[in-house]
Amino acid sequence: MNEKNVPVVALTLGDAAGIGPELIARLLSQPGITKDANIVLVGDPWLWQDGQAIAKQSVATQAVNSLAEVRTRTEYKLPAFLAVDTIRADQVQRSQAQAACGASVLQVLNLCMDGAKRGEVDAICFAPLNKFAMKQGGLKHEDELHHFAEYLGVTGYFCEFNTLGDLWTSRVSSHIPLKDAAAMLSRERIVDAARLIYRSLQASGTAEPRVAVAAFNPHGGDGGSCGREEIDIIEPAVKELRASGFPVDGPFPADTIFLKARDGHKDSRYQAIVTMYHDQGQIAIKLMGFSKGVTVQGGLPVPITTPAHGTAFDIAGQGIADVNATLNAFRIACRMGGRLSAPPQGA
Ligand SMILES: NC(=O)C1=CN([C@@H]2O[C@H](COP(=O)(O)OP(=O)(O)OC[C@H]3O[C@@H](n4cnc5c(N)ncnc54)[C@H](O)[C@@H]3O)[C@@H](O)[C@H]2O)C=CC1
Ligand SMILES: NCC(=O)COP(=O)(O)O
Repeated sequence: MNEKNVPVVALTLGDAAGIGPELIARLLSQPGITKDANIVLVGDPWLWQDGQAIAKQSVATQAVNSLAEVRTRTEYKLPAFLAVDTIRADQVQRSQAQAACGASVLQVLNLCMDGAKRGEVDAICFAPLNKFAMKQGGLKHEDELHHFAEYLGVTGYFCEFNTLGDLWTSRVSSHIPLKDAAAMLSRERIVDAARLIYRSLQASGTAEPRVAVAAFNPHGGDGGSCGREEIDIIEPAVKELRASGFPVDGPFPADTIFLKARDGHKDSRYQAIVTMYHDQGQIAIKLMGFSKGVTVQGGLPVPITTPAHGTAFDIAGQGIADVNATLNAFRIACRMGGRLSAPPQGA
């Protein structure tokens, strides 16, 4: 951070065929957007122009030649712009998953992470990427988070947090086929997912987060008659967490657990829910606030955030994409980048 304690936040345009570039143009047109961060946008100049044209916005930026230069700026009312050359306009067909777009996203994100490793970037906020395009373009992992973790040398537990205001969720399994989710459940992973979200919420400003753990089977397994994962795996994990002093309750049936977080009295409400698989949390969070949700890439040494929605190929290029989730993702990146010099690693 600079002398004013303002974090350097790197922004990226996301998948060139999706809504990312137009969202970033909208984001950077918000009044006061540079108040809490020394922003550097990293992207291909033609794509940035394209995003502004779709959003019908013209955003002034200050050209920089490297990420290192960003922190040395004494004035950061204008976002810095670091031009890269990762993809040509004639390689992109809007609203299609393409290898060139995926490879471009990987290249830009790697560059931002390199900056973070050198201490030049305090947080990264990326516009939506497309996992299928990235896999075609060279992503070796099931998702970008596994790539980030490997690239940044993470050895502890990591998982996505999906957040909606002060309610955060963590996951025991993520971007895998649903038929494999049961096999991913283990006492250790549940303990790690709970500890990680507890510590991350604390690090981002919630003093005493209360954590609820979801069951896996319908009605929490109905006493073992409808699946034994609760009895054999989840309850022992909750017991272990409580024995080590973590304020964790559960397992609670997954179809009502979010009501405890949404409707509970302010002193009894849960701020975090540990979910057992991707859609268990995402359906609830997206129903509660689709246009506000943020994904925080949990357990990394640099805060990385992104809107919870994706590339929205069905509306890309129309200039109608809602910017609020991107705005929230940016705000969380500013908050975490400003607060954490060394965010919680693993569990
Ligand atoms: N932040 C990120 O990088 C994320 C990336 N993804 C990726 O995006 C790709 C597409 O995923 P889908 O499941 O189709 O979800 P999606 O979020 O891209 O689209 C689902 C529906 O929501 C609408 N929608 C999404 N964002 C919107 C916005 N800002 N304003 C208005 N409407 C919006 C779309 O038009 C579509 O009808 C996948 O490859 C997925 O992995 C998914 C979630 C987050
Ligand atoms: N790219 C971030 C991302 O995909 C997170 O969203 P989700 O798939 O975890 O819902």
